[in-house]
Amino acid sequence: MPGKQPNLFAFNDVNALAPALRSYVISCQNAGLTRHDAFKVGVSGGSLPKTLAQALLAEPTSEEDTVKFDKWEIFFADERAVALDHDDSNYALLKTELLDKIPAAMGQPTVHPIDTQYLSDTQELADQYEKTLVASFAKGDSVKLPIFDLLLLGSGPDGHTCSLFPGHALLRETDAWVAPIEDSPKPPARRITLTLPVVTHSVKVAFVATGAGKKDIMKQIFEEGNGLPCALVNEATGERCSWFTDNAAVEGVSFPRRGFL
Ligand SMILES: O=C1O[C@H](COP(=O)(O)O)[C@@H](O)[C@H](O)[C@H]1O
Repeated sequence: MPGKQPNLFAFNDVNALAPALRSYVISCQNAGLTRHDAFKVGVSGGSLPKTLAQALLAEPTSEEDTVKFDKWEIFFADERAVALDHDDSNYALLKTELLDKIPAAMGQPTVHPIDTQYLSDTQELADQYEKTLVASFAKGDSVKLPIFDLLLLGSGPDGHTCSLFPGHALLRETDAWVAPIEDSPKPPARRITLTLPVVTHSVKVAFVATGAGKKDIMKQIFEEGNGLPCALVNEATGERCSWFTDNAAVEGVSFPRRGFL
């Protein structure tokens, strides 16, 4: 692995995990503000938005502990090719769990959903979303890949992350920033996703994985790797990668835990 190994943090439960996740996200936010006066973050769907909302909507404990949503640019690590109010939409999930609950006083983030006029053509949907990234990250001769300040990811029970699935040809994509997938093993089949080079180029990557249902795949990711997408991210990002887990998700996983300071 490059540099050191990923940071594996394990907490008693989600209530103990959430404040640590908050403090980690705020440190990434503040680093982004120092770098370019904005916080460019990519978020996943699945179980992540609920935990993220618990972390971010808590009362601040100090001046430093402030979420500055008006400086946030939120992108989607992956999205399903459905309308923005569809039950399968990652945007709809984030909106319900987090965006709709942000008090006006906390400022409002700039959110970049997919352009649903291209839903019938996932290649075009991906290309258009890549253009959204290009507009923010200024792709050009000197910018070969976007550099997110933080990607907040989940891990499926099969070891997928974003819409990058084990053994899928998409794992070998080297050119596109955003790619379509028409045969996702997890429904819905039609989606778009950030590609692996984009994910591993992020300044920081944080996974949130909780519950006993993740135990078996966590063992594989951390002990064997097996080319699983989450393991590929671990291997490529090393110490830039942090896992926020609960004890149930990492029971029996032989990998050193770090204390969260
Ligand atoms: O389909 C998806 O699943 C993954 C994992 O979801 P989880 O519920 O097991 O946390 C998610 O990260 C991704 O964004 C989503 O599209």
